[in-house]
Amino acid sequence: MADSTLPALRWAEPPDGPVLVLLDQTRLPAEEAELACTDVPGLVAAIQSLVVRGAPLLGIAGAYGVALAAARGYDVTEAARQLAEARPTAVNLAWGVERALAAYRSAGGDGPAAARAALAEARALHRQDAEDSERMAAAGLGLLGELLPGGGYRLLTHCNTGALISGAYGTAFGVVRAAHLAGRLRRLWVDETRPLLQGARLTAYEAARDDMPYAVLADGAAGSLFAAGEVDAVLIGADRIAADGAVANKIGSYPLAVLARHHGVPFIVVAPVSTVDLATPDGAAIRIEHRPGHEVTEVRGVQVAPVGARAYNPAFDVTPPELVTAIVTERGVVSPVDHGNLAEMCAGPRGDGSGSDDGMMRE
Ligand SMILES: CSC[C@H](O)[C@@H](O)C(=O)COP(=O)(O)O
Repeated sequence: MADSTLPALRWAEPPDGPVLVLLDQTRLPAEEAELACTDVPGLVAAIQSLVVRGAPLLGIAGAYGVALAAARGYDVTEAARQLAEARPTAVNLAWGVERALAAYRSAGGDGPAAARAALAEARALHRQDAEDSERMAAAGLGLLGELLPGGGYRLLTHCNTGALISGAYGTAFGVVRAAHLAGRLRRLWVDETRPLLQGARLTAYEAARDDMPYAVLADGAAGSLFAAGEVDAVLIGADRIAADGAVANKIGSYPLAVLARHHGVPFIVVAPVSTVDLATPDGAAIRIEHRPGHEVTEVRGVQVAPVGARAYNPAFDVTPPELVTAIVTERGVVSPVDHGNLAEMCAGPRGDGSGSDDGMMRE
């Protein structure tokens, strides 16, 4: 099997100054093209146009953005504000920006040493995400083994949560990959994920690279797939998890949770602890990004609705905690309806297994 890690972003230092090099996800799978960001406005635009995307990677990109601002002589506080506000829903973006800004400030808040501190923090977040993705994969695979004894899983996923959003293997897709490596994946169902087709373009691209038995379906086909008994579990990522366990994720996730509950299928969310936002009390308080209507009225730049058609284009929806079977993080598994466990998991030291023998918290 090909190595499924992809350099979704990398820091480079050519003679004319540091750059953050992004794999341009808007051009996949047709082209594996890179975009070099030499300035903060360019990186903000790349974040907003989804050249770089997905919650964990946005956190990493935000941290490198602060390092870029520092190295290139920007007003770092103002740059950090612009980066953190580039997209509102994925809490990891502001989190990554704040981590690098804090490192910059604690190294004096000015000059080369502070710039180096910001870069070191961005690199540390990048490495940590790679390690976290391995832990999530192991915890998620363990959970699947408990919920679905016997293997031969038919898993449904939505949007893209793999190497393209991670320092290594990703969140939900990392679990799918672990199941595949363990010989337990019978079928990966890939929701196309309208309007921007992160499933059909990006998850299918990653599944093909890993030689997985996958098939793409139109989002509206999911119901018939459940009705036919073809789905054993749904695995998705998250952009923000509120303190009450509500999960904001790519638009179309909530209908899958409703379907999963109706058909008695586990609905599993996989995300790092950095996606949990205890300062947001509940799902209603999560700010949902609304994107331009042309993303709905056009498909890959081709107008499909009547010219002048208006559109409704929220980028995310919120799944209430009672529809979520489990949240898998790098620290183990929690039930989203047990809010105490979620807060306790976030408060614990990294990778400590949060107190149980096998490193997994239980409902
Ligand atoms: C693992 S990244 C968060 C997600 O799970 C992913 O599904 C998602 O919603 C990403 O949204 P995007 O708009 O492509 O940045």
